[in-house]
Amino acid sequence: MGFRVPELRNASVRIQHPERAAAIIRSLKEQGPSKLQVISDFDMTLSRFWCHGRRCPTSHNILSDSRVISEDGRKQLKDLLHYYYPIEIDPNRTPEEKQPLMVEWWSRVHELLVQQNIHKEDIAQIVRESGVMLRDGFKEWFDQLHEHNVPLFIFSAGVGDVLEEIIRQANVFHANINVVSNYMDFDENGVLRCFKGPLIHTYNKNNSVLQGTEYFQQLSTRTSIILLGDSMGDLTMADGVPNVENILKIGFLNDKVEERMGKYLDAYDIVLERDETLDVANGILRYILTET
Ligand SMILES: Nc1ccn([C@@H]2O[C@H](COP(=O)(O)O)[C@@H](O)[C@H]2O)c(=O)n1
Repeated sequence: MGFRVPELRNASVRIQHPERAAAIIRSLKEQGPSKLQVISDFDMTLSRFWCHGRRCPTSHNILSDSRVISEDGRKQLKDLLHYYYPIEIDPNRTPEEKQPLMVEWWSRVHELLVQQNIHKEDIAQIVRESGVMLRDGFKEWFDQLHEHNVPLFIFSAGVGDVLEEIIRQANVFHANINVVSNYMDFDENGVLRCFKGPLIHTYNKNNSVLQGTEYFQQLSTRTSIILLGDSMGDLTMADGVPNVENILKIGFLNDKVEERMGKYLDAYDIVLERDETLDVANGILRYILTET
Protein backbone atom coordinates (compact mmCIF):
# COMPACT_ATOMS: atom_id res chain seq x y z
CA MET A 1 0.00 0.00 0.00
CA GLY A 2 3.05 2.25 0.63
CA PHE A 3 3.61 2.76 -3.10
CA ARG A 4 0.02 3.89 -3.65
CA VAL A 5 -0.10 6.03 -0.51
CA PRO A 6 3.53 7.06 0.05
CA GLU A 7 2.61 8.89 3.29
CA LEU A 8 1.99 5.50 4.92
CA ARG A 9 5.79 5.14 4.97
CA ASN A 10 6.15 8.29 7.12
CA ALA A 11 8.12 7.85 10.35
CA SER A 12 5.07 8.61 12.49
CA VAL A 13 2.97 5.72 11.12
CA ARG A 14 2.31 2.64 13.27
CA ILE A 15 0.04 -0.15 12.02
CA GLN A 16 -0.61 -3.41 13.84
CA HIS A 17 -2.24 -5.21 10.90
CA PRO A 18 -0.95 -3.65 7.65
CA GLU A 19 -2.80 -6.07 5.34
CA ARG A 20 -6.09 -5.34 7.08
CA ALA A 21 -5.53 -1.56 6.86
CA ALA A 22 -4.59 -1.89 3.17
CA ALA A 23 -7.73 -3.95 2.46
CA ILE A 24 -9.95 -1.32 4.10
CA ILE A 25 -8.30 1.48 2.11
CA ARG A 26 -8.73 -0.51 -1.13
CA SER A 27 -12.43 -1.06 -0.34
CA LEU A 28 -12.90 2.65 0.38
CA LYS A 29 -11.43 3.39 -3.05
CA GLU A 30 -13.59 0.78 -4.78
CA GLN A 31 -16.73 2.22 -3.19
CA GLY A 32 -15.73 5.75 -4.26
CA PRO A 33 -16.51 9.25 -2.96
CA SER A 34 -20.29 8.93 -3.32
CA LYS A 35 -20.30 6.25 -0.58
CA LEU A 36 -17.83 8.06 1.70
CA GLN A 37 -18.35 10.14 4.82
CA VAL A 38 -15.78 11.40 7.31
CA ILE A 39 -16.32 11.59 11.06
CA SER A 40 -13.73 13.52 13.00
CA ASP A 41 -12.91 14.71 16.45
CA PHE A 42 -11.74 18.34 16.64
CA ASP A 43 -9.36 19.23 19.51
CA MET A 44 -5.92 17.68 19.11
CA THR A 45 -7.14 15.83 15.99
CA LEU A 46 -7.91 18.57 13.46
CA SER A 47 -6.15 21.08 15.68
CA ARG A 48 -2.50 20.65 16.65
CA PHE A 49 -1.22 19.29 19.95
CA TRP A 50 1.98 21.37 19.87
CA CYS A 51 2.27 24.85 18.40
CA HIS A 52 5.00 27.48 18.76
CA GLY A 53 6.95 25.11 21.06
CA ARG A 54 4.13 24.73 23.60
CA ARG A 55 0.86 22.88 24.07
CA CYS A 56 -1.76 24.09 21.65
CA PRO A 57 -4.96 25.17 23.40
CA THR A 58 -8.12 23.11 23.16
CA SER A 59 -11.37 24.95 22.48
CA HIS A 60 -12.04 24.94 26.23
CA ASN A 61 -8.54 26.21 27.00
CA ILE A 62 -8.94 29.03 24.48
CA LEU A 63 -11.73 30.38 26.66
CA SER A 64 -10.20 29.57 30.04
CA ASP A 65 -6.81 31.14 29.18
CA SER A 66 -8.36 34.25 27.66
CA ARG A 67 -8.28 37.81 28.95
CA VAL A 68 -12.04 37.79 29.61
CA ILE A 69 -11.58 35.31 32.50
CA SER A 70 -10.70 36.68 35.95
CA GLU A 71 -7.37 35.70 37.47
CA ASP A 72 -9.11 33.60 40.09
CA GLY A 73 -11.29 31.94 37.44
CA ARG A 74 -8.22 31.10 35.35
CA LYS A 75 -6.55 29.51 38.36
CA GLN A 76 -9.58 27.39 39.21
CA LEU A 77 -9.93 26.25 35.59
CA LYS A 78 -6.23 25.34 35.45
CA ASP A 79 -6.51 23.37 38.72
CA LEU A 80 -9.41 21.40 37.26
CA LEU A 81 -7.42 20.67 34.09
CA HIS A 82 -4.43 19.43 36.10
CA TYR A 83 -6.66 17.18 38.18
CA TYR A 84 -8.91 15.69 35.50
CA TYR A 85 -6.77 15.55 32.32
CA PRO A 86 -4.49 12.76 33.69
CA ILE A 87 -7.66 10.79 34.48
CA GLU A 88 -9.01 11.37 30.96
CA ILE A 89 -5.92 9.85 29.33
CA ASP A 90 -5.12 7.18 31.97
CA PRO A 91 -4.73 3.87 30.06
CA ASN A 92 -5.33 1.89 33.26
CA ARG A 93 -8.88 3.10 33.88
CA THR A 94 -11.87 1.98 31.81
CA PRO A 95 -14.13 4.44 29.98
CA GLU A 96 -16.92 3.38 32.40
CA GLU A 97 -14.79 4.43 35.39
CA LYS A 98 -13.90 7.71 33.72
CA GLN A 99 -17.42 8.69 32.64
CA PRO A 100 -18.73 10.19 35.92
CA LEU A 101 -15.45 12.01 36.46
CA MET A 102 -15.60 13.51 32.99
CA VAL A 103 -19.19 14.70 33.63
CA GLU A 104 -17.89 16.27 36.86
CA TRP A 105 -15.01 18.00 35.02
CA TRP A 106 -17.07 19.38 32.16
CA SER A 107 -19.91 20.48 34.50
CA ARG A 108 -17.56 22.31 36.87
CA VAL A 109 -15.77 24.03 33.97
CA HIS A 110 -19.02 25.09 32.32
CA GLU A 111 -20.32 26.44 35.65
CA LEU A 112 -17.15 28.48 36.10
CA LEU A 113 -17.28 29.81 32.55
CA VAL A 114 -20.89 30.89 33.02
CA GLN A 115 -19.80 33.04 36.00
CA GLN A 116 -17.32 34.94 33.82
CA ASN A 117 -19.48 37.36 31.86
CA ILE A 118 -18.35 36.04 28.48
CA HIS A 119 -19.78 37.99 25.52
CA LYS A 120 -20.69 36.31 22.24
CA GLU A 121 -19.14 39.20 20.31
CA ASP A 122 -15.75 38.58 22.01
CA ILE A 123 -15.37 35.00 20.78
CA ALA A 124 -13.80 35.87 17.41
CA GLN A 125 -11.13 38.07 19.03
CA ILE A 126 -10.46 35.50 21.78
CA VAL A 127 -9.81 32.88 19.09
CA ARG A 128 -7.59 35.28 17.09
CA GLU A 129 -5.45 35.94 20.20
CA SER A 130 -5.25 32.28 21.29
CA GLY A 131 -2.45 30.98 19.07
CA VAL A 132 -4.51 27.89 18.17
CA MET A 133 -3.46 26.14 14.96
CA LEU A 134 -5.04 23.52 12.75
CA ARG A 135 -2.78 20.63 11.77
CA ASP A 136 -0.44 21.20 8.82
CA GLY A 137 -2.20 20.20 5.61
CA PHE A 138 -5.60 21.24 6.95
CA LYS A 139 -6.48 23.26 3.85
CA GLU A 140 -5.96 20.32 1.49
CA TRP A 141 -7.97 18.10 3.87
CA PHE A 142 -11.00 20.41 4.13
CA ASP A 143 -10.86 21.44 0.45
CA GLN A 144 -10.57 17.86 -0.90
CA LEU A 145 -13.61 16.76 1.08
CA HIS A 146 -15.59 19.78 -0.05
CA GLU A 147 -14.63 19.49 -3.73
CA HIS A 148 -15.71 15.83 -3.79
CA ASN A 149 -18.92 16.47 -1.82
CA VAL A 150 -17.85 14.19 1.00
CA PRO A 151 -19.72 15.08 4.22
CA LEU A 152 -17.51 15.91 7.20
CA PHE A 153 -19.07 15.42 10.61
CA ILE A 154 -17.13 17.06 13.42
CA PHE A 155 -18.08 15.41 16.71
CA SER A 156 -16.47 17.33 19.52
CA ALA A 157 -16.56 17.40 23.29
CA GLY A 158 -15.03 20.87 23.04
CA VAL A 159 -16.88 24.17 22.68
CA GLY A 160 -18.79 24.37 19.39
CA ASP A 161 -18.87 28.17 19.11
CA VAL A 162 -15.09 28.31 19.54
CA LEU A 163 -14.19 25.49 17.16
CA GLU A 164 -16.53 26.85 14.48
CA GLU A 165 -14.76 30.19 14.78
CA ILE A 166 -11.35 28.51 14.38
CA ILE A 167 -12.47 26.80 11.18
CA ARG A 168 -14.11 30.01 9.94
CA GLN A 169 -10.96 32.06 10.53
CA ALA A 170 -8.97 29.42 8.62
CA ASN A 171 -11.38 29.93 5.67
CA VAL A 172 -12.32 26.25 5.47
CA PHE A 173 -15.81 26.20 6.98
CA HIS A 174 -17.33 24.69 3.85
CA ALA A 175 -20.95 23.67 3.27
CA ASN A 176 -20.18 19.94 3.66
CA ILE A 177 -19.38 20.37 7.38
CA ASN A 178 -21.73 19.54 10.24
CA VAL A 179 -20.72 20.03 13.86
CA VAL A 180 -22.09 18.43 17.00
CA SER A 181 -20.51 19.82 20.14
CA ASN A 182 -21.17 21.76 23.35
CA TYR A 183 -22.68 25.06 22.33
CA MET A 184 -23.00 28.16 24.49
CA ASP A 185 -26.36 29.76 25.14
CA PHE A 186 -26.31 33.57 25.31
CA ASP A 187 -28.93 35.86 26.86
CA GLU A 188 -30.57 38.80 25.07
CA ASN A 189 -27.50 40.94 25.84
CA GLY A 190 -25.16 38.40 24.26
CA VAL A 191 -23.77 37.22 27.61
CA LEU A 192 -23.13 33.50 28.25
CA ARG A 193 -25.88 32.15 30.49
CA CYS A 194 -25.48 28.36 30.16
CA PHE A 195 -24.40 25.56 27.85
CA LYS A 196 -27.00 23.84 25.70
CA GLY A 197 -27.48 20.12 26.35
CA PRO A 198 -26.81 17.29 26.11
CA LEU A 199 -23.36 17.58 27.63
CA ILE A 200 -20.73 15.92 25.44
CA HIS A 201 -17.54 14.70 27.07
CA THR A 202 -14.73 12.44 25.89
CA TYR A 203 -16.51 9.19 26.75
CA ASN A 204 -20.08 9.73 25.52
CA LYS A 205 -19.32 10.59 21.89
CA ASN A 206 -21.86 8.14 20.52
CA ASN A 207 -25.50 7.90 19.44
CA SER A 208 -26.75 8.75 22.95
CA VAL A 209 -26.01 12.45 22.38
CA LEU A 210 -27.21 12.49 18.76
CA GLN A 211 -30.87 11.68 19.46
CA GLY A 212 -33.11 13.80 17.29
CA THR A 213 -30.41 14.92 14.85
CA GLU A 214 -31.15 12.24 12.17
CA TYR A 215 -27.76 13.17 10.67
CA PHE A 216 -26.48 9.63 10.13
CA GLN A 217 -29.90 8.39 8.95
CA GLN A 218 -29.88 11.00 6.17
CA LEU A 219 -26.48 9.69 5.05
CA SER A 220 -27.47 6.02 5.17
CA THR A 221 -26.16 5.35 1.65
CA ARG A 222 -22.70 6.52 2.72
CA THR A 223 -21.47 3.21 4.05
CA SER A 224 -17.73 3.93 3.86
CA ILE A 225 -16.25 5.85 6.76
CA ILE A 226 -12.97 7.45 7.65
CA LEU A 227 -12.86 8.17 11.38
CA LEU A 228 -10.24 10.49 12.86
CA GLY A 229 -9.66 10.75 16.60
CA ASP A 230 -7.09 11.22 19.31
CA SER A 231 -8.65 9.42 22.26
CA MET A 232 -10.13 6.03 23.04
CA GLY A 233 -13.46 7.86 23.43
CA ASP A 234 -13.42 8.88 19.77
CA LEU A 235 -13.72 5.26 18.67
CA THR A 236 -17.48 5.24 19.30
CA MET A 237 -18.20 8.34 17.18
CA ALA A 238 -19.54 6.24 14.28
CA ASP A 239 -21.71 3.95 16.40
CA GLY A 240 -24.93 5.56 15.11
CA VAL A 241 -24.11 5.06 11.43
CA PRO A 242 -26.42 2.47 9.83
CA ASN A 243 -25.08 -0.18 7.41
CA VAL A 244 -21.35 0.50 7.84
CA GLU A 245 -19.45 -1.54 5.25
CA ASN A 246 -15.92 -0.20 5.61
CA ILE A 247 -14.46 1.92 8.35
CA LEU A 248 -10.89 3.13 8.58
CA LYS A 249 -9.94 4.42 12.02
CA ILE A 250 -6.99 6.79 12.16
CA GLY A 251 -5.76 7.75 15.63
CA PHE A 252 -3.42 10.58 16.58
CA LEU A 253 -1.37 9.55 19.61
CA ASN A 254 -0.13 12.85 20.98
CA ASP A 255 0.63 12.36 24.65
CA LYS A 256 1.86 9.60 26.99
CA VAL A 257 2.81 7.73 23.85
CA GLU A 258 4.70 4.78 25.35
CA GLU A 259 2.02 3.97 27.95
CA ARG A 260 -0.86 4.17 25.48
CA MET A 261 0.60 2.77 22.23
CA GLY A 262 -0.55 -0.84 22.81
CA LYS A 263 -4.19 0.11 23.33
CA TYR A 264 -4.15 2.52 20.38
CA LEU A 265 -2.68 -0.13 18.07
CA ASP A 266 -5.41 -2.57 19.12
CA ALA A 267 -8.16 -0.03 18.55
CA TYR A 268 -7.09 2.11 15.58
CA ASP A 269 -6.19 0.77 12.11
CA ILE A 270 -3.53 3.45 11.74
CA VAL A 271 -1.82 5.20 14.65
CA LEU A 272 0.08 8.44 14.06
CA GLU A 273 2.70 8.98 16.72
CA ARG A 274 3.40 12.63 17.60
CA ASP A 275 2.41 13.70 14.08
CA GLU A 276 1.27 17.33 13.84
CA THR A 277 0.13 16.98 10.23
CA LEU A 278 -2.80 15.69 8.23
CA ASP A 279 -0.37 14.35 5.62
CA VAL A 280 -1.28 10.68 6.08
CA ALA A 281 -5.02 11.38 6.06
CA ASN A 282 -4.55 13.58 2.98
CA GLY A 283 -2.53 10.87 1.20
CA ILE A 284 -5.20 8.25 1.85
CA LEU A 285 -7.95 10.62 0.76
CA ARG A 286 -6.07 11.56 -2.42
CA TYR A 287 -5.72 7.85 -3.28
CA ILE A 288 -9.42 7.18 -2.62
CA LEU A 289 -10.65 10.21 -4.53
CA THR A 290 -8.46 10.00 -7.63
CA GLU A 291 -9.86 8.04 -10.53
CA THR A 292 -7.25 5.43 -11.50
N1 LIG B 1 -12.38 21.64 30.56
C1 LIG B 1 -11.85 20.93 29.56
C2 LIG B 1 -12.49 19.79 29.08
C3 LIG B 1 -11.88 19.10 28.05
N2 LIG B 1 -10.74 19.54 27.54
C4 LIG B 1 -10.13 18.83 26.40
O1 LIG B 1 -10.96 19.01 25.29
C5 LIG B 1 -10.89 17.90 24.44
C6 LIG B 1 -12.28 17.44 24.10
O2 LIG B 1 -12.66 17.88 22.86
P1 LIG B 1 -12.63 16.95 21.52
O3 LIG B 1 -12.83 17.90 20.39
O4 LIG B 1 -11.29 16.27 21.49
O5 LIG B 1 -13.76 15.99 21.65
C7 LIG B 1 -10.12 16.82 25.15
O6 LIG B 1 -8.85 16.72 24.55
C8 LIG B 1 -10.00 17.35 26.58
O7 LIG B 1 -8.73 17.04 27.13
C9 LIG B 1 -10.14 20.67 28.00
O8 LIG B 1 -9.08 21.08 27.47
N3 LIG B 1 -10.71 21.35 29.02
